[in-house]
Amino acid sequence: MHRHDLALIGFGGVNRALAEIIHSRGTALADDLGFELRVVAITDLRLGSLMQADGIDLEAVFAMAEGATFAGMPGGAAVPQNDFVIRSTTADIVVEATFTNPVDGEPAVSHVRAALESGKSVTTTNKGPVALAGAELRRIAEEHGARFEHEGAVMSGTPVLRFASDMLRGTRISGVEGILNGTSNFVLGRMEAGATLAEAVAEAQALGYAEADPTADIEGSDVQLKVVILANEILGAGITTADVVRRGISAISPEDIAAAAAEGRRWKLIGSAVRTPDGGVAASVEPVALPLAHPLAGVSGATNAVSFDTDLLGTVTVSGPGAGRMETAYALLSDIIAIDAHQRAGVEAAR
Ligand SMILES: NC(=O)c1ccc[n+]([C@@H]2O[C@H](COP(=O)([O-])OP(=O)(O)OC[C@H]3O[C@@H](n4cnc5c(N)ncnc54)[C@H](O)[C@@H]3O)[C@@H](O)[C@H]2O)c1
Ligand SMILES: N[C@@H](CCO)C(=O)O
Repeated sequence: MHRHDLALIGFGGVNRALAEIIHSRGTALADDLGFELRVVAITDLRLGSLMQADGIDLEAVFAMAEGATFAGMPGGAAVPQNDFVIRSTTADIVVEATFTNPVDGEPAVSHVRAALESGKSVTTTNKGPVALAGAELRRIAEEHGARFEHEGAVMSGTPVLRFASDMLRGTRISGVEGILNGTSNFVLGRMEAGATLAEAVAEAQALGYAEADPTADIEGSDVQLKVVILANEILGAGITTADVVRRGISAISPEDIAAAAAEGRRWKLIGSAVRTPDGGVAASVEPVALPLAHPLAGVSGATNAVSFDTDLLGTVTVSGPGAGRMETAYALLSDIIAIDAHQRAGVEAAR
């Protein structure tokens, strides 16, 4: 059976969950997928770097004490030598899951670029590189015969990007609208139940939904990146974050929530991108008090939903987890499966 070796860049909630899936499912996962997975490198801001070409003992990594680093382990160092690891690792797939930087996407853009330039395929859940440098990175991937996969950049493990690109082929999509941030949706629900904004954000952080800086969730910049990704990849819009009008939920008070409830409405943070008659795309992120009968009004907790307006099918809605460590690790696994399928198709075609 063939194998893919992985380098994990960032070892927080999501990449740790991927390592747990690989470790706990072992041969059953390999039998299911038709290939084996092995982690040969890990780098993290807090842990340093670790490279073991014969496969890292994940149990030893999971057992590390709080505050410990990889220094002292064979192939380990106390500092995260990201660029060195990405370029010199024996891994064939680099898994980028460091913090999302909504301003310029760095250093993740550089991580992805370095991996692709050295002929390694990349899977990432990091929205920065996809929204802010997606076109460039796809071009580099193509030039180096590698793949750049990023299903988890929108709606975590719920397959919304591949759904639109693969399953809705042949129908014209004129607009995309939805609830695209798990944290803010969870927070609005908790505030409806009486929690303060700060309490609800702390709960979302503990559950692994929030960004390292949860301002991105609350003020809408996380959704802004996702709207750029949807607009560019599904509508072919070629827009940037500057083209997406943005308002978050921080100004919504308990009184606003009560007033909406009294009118049979519920606040939701809605991201949308819609084709305009002049051939452009209008995109926005803003809180909307939806009537309870609206299909998105019932989407609760960290669940997200996105509706595609199509000419042949009408409106098609996909709903599922929008955040969560394990849910997002599944997105990485689905990307690895896609990379493997693409490579196998290439081998078949070359025969
Ligand atoms: N958690 C979710 O529900 C979710 C869902 C979809 C997408 N994402 C995205 O996935 C990525 C990872 O999310 P997470 O929940 O694991 O975050 P996290 O904060 O738990 O982990 C990020 C890890 O990256 C490390 N890191 C940050 N900058 C680094 C650098 N320059 N070099 C090396 N390591 C670095 C941090 O030390 C941390 O351990 C983020 O970009 C996030 O936006 C997360
Ligand atoms: N912080 C994000 C993670 C998924 O991108 C959210 O809450 O939706």
